[in-house]
Amino acid sequence: MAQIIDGKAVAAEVTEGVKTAAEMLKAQTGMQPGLAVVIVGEDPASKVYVANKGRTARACGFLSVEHALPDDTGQEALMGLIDELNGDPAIHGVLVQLPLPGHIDEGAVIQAIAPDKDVDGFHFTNVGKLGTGVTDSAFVPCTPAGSMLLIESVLGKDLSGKNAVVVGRSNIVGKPMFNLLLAANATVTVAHSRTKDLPGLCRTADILVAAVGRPQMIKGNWVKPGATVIDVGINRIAAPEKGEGKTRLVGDVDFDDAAEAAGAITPVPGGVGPMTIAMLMVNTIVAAYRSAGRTPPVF
Ligand SMILES: Nc1nc2c(c(=O)[nH]1)N[C@@H](CN(C=O)c1ccc(C(=O)N[C@@H](CCC(=O)O)C(=O)O)cc1)CN2
Repeated sequence: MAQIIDGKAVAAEVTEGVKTAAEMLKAQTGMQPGLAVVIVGEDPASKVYVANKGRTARACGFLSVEHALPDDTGQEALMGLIDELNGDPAIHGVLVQLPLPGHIDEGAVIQAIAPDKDVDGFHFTNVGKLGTGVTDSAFVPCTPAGSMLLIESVLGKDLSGKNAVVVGRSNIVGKPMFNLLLAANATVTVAHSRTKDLPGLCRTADILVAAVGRPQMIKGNWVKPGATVIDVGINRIAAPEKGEGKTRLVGDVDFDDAAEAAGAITPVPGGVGPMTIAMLMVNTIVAAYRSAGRTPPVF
């Protein structure tokens, strides 16, 4: 049976480190890190994630500001708010919760965030830095950064000689994951819906990262014996066994089946998800240190 990678525990350690770093910054400069989160509309999952971000930010000692805008907010109003936050000296990190309502140009909104406050790491400047290996001044997207810490907790920092397969090519997870694994010296393949013989390719992976958004797609016989499996998927499915109309969360990996073959595996919930919020705290404290002209601690 595989080692279950406890994302909740690693995330708690990381946030504890962020809290200490925030106390140090305050003692040295009087500065309090500030995080602003903008949410547009009423998506229930997004509301939960935003509330968790605010709660964790406050627990780290940050100033936490939430802007909840109605579903019919226009592009201009949203851009105006981002402009304000970009210029606010009390705010070091700005994040717009995704997805945005369909009438808003998501790409334009992301590019409007000042790169040095882009704690999601989605701005072209940060994407370009990560892609060209300028990782010391880039903000790395939170979910891939958290996934890397979980991989490191099992395999260490140097992945030389390891084959990694990332299933999914999104800008938020698949592509940054590719860059991070490559920077750690893994040999990386990115698979997607048009990949031939996906099960066969997955079986070559010492590190298998699933980020496709398809519940329990990756089966045990797709997993190389002993592999490290990182499940980024968060899918809500019907759970009639819990009662009529009930649901439960599952990943993109068929956990029970894959755990038979894997050496180590993340659960859903309790794996990558909690790391996303912990790494947001890391990016925000780093932004605050940089704005104070101080060298941020390494997490
Ligand atoms: N601007 C952004 N929007 C979105 C991001 C992001 O990184 N930046 N990622 C996701 C949502 N997300 C954070 O925003 C997120 C998703 C899941 C979790 C999490 O802790 N999941 C738990 C389960 C939670 C539950 O019970 O529903 C887990 O996996 O254990 C945290 C953050 C999309 N949008």
